[in-house]
Amino acid sequence: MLQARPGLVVRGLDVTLGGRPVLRGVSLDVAPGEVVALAGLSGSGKTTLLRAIAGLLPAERGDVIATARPALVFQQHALASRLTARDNVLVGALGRIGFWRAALRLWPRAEVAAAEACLEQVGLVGLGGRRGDRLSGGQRQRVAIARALLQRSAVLLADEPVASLDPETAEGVLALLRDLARRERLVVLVSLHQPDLAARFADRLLRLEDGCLRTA
Ligand SMILES: Nc1ncnc2c1ncn2[C@@H]1O[C@H](COP(=O)(O)OP(=O)(O)OP(=O)(O)O)[C@@H](O)[C@H]1O
Repeated sequence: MLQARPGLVVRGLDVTLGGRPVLRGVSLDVAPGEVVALAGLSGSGKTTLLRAIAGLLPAERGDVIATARPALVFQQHALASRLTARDNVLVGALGRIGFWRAALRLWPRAEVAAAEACLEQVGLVGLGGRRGDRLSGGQRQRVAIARALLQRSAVLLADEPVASLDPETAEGVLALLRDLARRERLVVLVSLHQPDLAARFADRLLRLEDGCLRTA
């Protein structure tokens, strides 16, 4: 039996999709305040690993122990284009206020204030009222991070959060994730295609090869 300890611990994770093993015996540890980058060729299993850690995919075998239910920043932001940045962030509070109140946008005042605070944390003061489809790619990515922050999880997973961004904006988003990890003592596990960015912004780099994890 694994003991709960601060941060994120994954042991011997096997995931099979469509009858094919996609992750094989993956084990890793991420400490609070640490940023770990996950690299690997397309199809090596990065998204599958993040989704399995987040509990969105069942594992055949293995354990995931985290100090909190992980919040996942999805690939391609997954924002609602017709909702404002603020309402997109408020989706992060769904677990606390329930689906129907959220669907009717009956957000408690405290949650609206918290959403504004999260927007401020990601450098989007004053943009809360702007619709998702009127934000730039970098701004949308920041909204997606703010939404994950509003979940108030100590474990933040991000799936290629800078894939569609220009180099300068990508650096800004990764610097933000690193600062949040340090300031809030968050566990941050982020999949990245760019080794240069991983080397600059992550404390450690792990590489997935064919569903198996190697220390890069
Ligand atoms: N629902 C599914 N059913 C069957 N196979 C799947 C499913 N989802 C993903 N796969 C397969 O699992 C493998 C890993 O996919 P995954 O999306 O985790 O890779 P990735 O490393 O994130 O790739 P990319 O860098 O292109 O996003 C791939 O071979 C993919 O085809």
